[in-house]
Amino acid sequence: MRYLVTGGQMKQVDRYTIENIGIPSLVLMERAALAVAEEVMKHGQKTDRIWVLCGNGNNGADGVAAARMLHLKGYKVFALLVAGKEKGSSEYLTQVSIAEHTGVNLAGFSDLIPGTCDILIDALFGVGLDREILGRYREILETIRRCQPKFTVAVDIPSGIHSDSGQIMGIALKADITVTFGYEKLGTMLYPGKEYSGKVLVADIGFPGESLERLKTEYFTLDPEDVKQLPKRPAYSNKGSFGKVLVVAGSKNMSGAAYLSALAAYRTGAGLVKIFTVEENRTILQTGLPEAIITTYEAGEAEAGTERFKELLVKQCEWATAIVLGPGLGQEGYVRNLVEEVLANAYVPIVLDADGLGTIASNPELTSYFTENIIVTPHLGEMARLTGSAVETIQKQLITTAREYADRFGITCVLKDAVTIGALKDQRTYINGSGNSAMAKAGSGDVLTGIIAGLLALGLEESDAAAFGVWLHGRAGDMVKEKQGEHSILARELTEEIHSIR
Ligand SMILES: NC(=O)C1=CN([C@@H]2O[C@H](COP(=O)(O)OP(=O)(O)OC[C@H]3O[C@@H](n4cnc5c(N)ncnc54)[C@H](OP(=O)(O)O)[C@@H]3O)[C@@H](O)[C@H]2O)[C@@H](O)CC1
Ligand SMILES: Nc1ncnc2c1ncn2[C@@H]1O[C@H](COP(=O)(O)OP(=O)(O)O)[C@@H](O)[C@H]1O
Ligand SMILES: [K+]
Repeated sequence: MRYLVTGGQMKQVDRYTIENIGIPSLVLMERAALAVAEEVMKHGQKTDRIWVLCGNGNNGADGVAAARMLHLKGYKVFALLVAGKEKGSSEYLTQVSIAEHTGVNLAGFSDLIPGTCDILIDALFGVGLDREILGRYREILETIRRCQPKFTVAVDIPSGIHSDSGQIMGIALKADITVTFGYEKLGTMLYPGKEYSGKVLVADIGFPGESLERLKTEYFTLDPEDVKQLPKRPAYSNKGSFGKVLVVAGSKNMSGAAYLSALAAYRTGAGLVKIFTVEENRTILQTGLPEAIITTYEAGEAEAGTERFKELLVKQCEWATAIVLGPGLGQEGYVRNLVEEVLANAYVPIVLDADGLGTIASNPELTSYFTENIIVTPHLGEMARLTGSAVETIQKQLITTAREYADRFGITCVLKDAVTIGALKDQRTYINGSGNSAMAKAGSGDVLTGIIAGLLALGLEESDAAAFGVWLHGRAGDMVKEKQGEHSILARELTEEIHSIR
């Protein structure tokens, strides 16, 4: 697990380290600049023309210090000081003075003769960017972009990307590599900032752990080594030891969603998976996934809410360790009854997705059944219907949208997008870094429901099952993409990689 921070939290870490621990600001800065200079040296030659674009805050100060280090190593560096000294930070003034004493080639922006830039070090704005970039600074960034640097290294975060939201503040510079300090910022994990950041390298510049721990930051991501935390399969066990997943999914002409969810639950490790679906799907599901138990109902009896239907449904809910509710249910009249009965009668965790969420959006009174063991997994369109906000608005504020929805009902909300957010019921917020656009294909969300339910069945509690489930799903997508390229993946193939991850 790796903590992520907002720009504001990073400033608190800086301040605590400097003021309470006593590591001088310039010492931290020296290590930051060295990390940048080393990265540039890995990618550049001494003959390359290196430009360093420096603002007059501490991000610019990092840039001036990196320019000095490269200059002293014999690189052809040219530091562009685009802001006046008057409002410069004290560290910036110190770095400029050191650079002057060491003979670094410094110039104002008006002295720039547009020409070839082999490597650009972007140190205009870091986590201190707090408003739209307008006027002169916008022109400067446009001029730099026109010079088309061959390789760009961003200092801490690409200039123009907001460190909390990843949004472009009017204009931003794209980087090939971002060398960020201490902890990764939310802004480089979230689109469009993620795309602008290129490869993100986190440089340890000496912040002691307690400088972050005391903030109790709630943002985190998972990396491949975290897979060790998933439960092992004890030798002295039987299929009952690994939980029972009930998949309430599928309708006439839509059996695939139930199949994918059930298959994913098995592949994740559940001991038993039962599909509760309409009678029409019995044969196809039994043939496609003979390992699953199939129990069926008639749409008519569900619609009428007969005693037999209720009894049957209650029995299924009592049997289950975890439930998937919604994939491929469609929008027929009976679906509302079905969703309500499951929500009312299940006392185990429920992964609520797709048409289950559509039913909630059309019948908001059903949210009265929401309890802390509900995990909702909407994509942006479903979230728009649940909240009444526009997709474009949600996309710009994924974290707050997911967080608000989760907190409103005390549930876990997995908001699915190219970067999926898990607003967990324990107040932590998971930002997913795995996955790729090959997964933007029908059925891939159904697989996610099965993975999360599989983890719940193995005994993970809702918050961990949601975060690890999203990560595993994306990781499986990355592995399939490696083998098959990005266009041809089928949703079911995601399930085939789960074994190689664990
Ligand atoms: N010891 C430390 O603290 C360490 C800090 N480190 C480094 O410090 C960075 C943070 O430095 P920072 O806080 O000085 O902010 P920074 O990103 O340079 O920006 C502030 C400047 O930008 C300006 N400005 C903002 N928005 C603007 C806009 N839209 N349009 C125009 N101007 C705008 C703002 O102007 P003002 O608001 O004052 O008018 C001010 O001049 C951090 O990312 C990391 O690189 C590392 O070395 C590790 C140790
Ligand atoms: N560009 C992308 N990068 C990473 N993951 C993606 C991308 N596009 C879609 N996904 C993932 O694929 C899944 C799609 O789910 P969903 O929209 O519910 O599909 P369906 O309803 O067809 O099963 C989500 O988990 C989403 O996060
Ligand atoms: K920068």
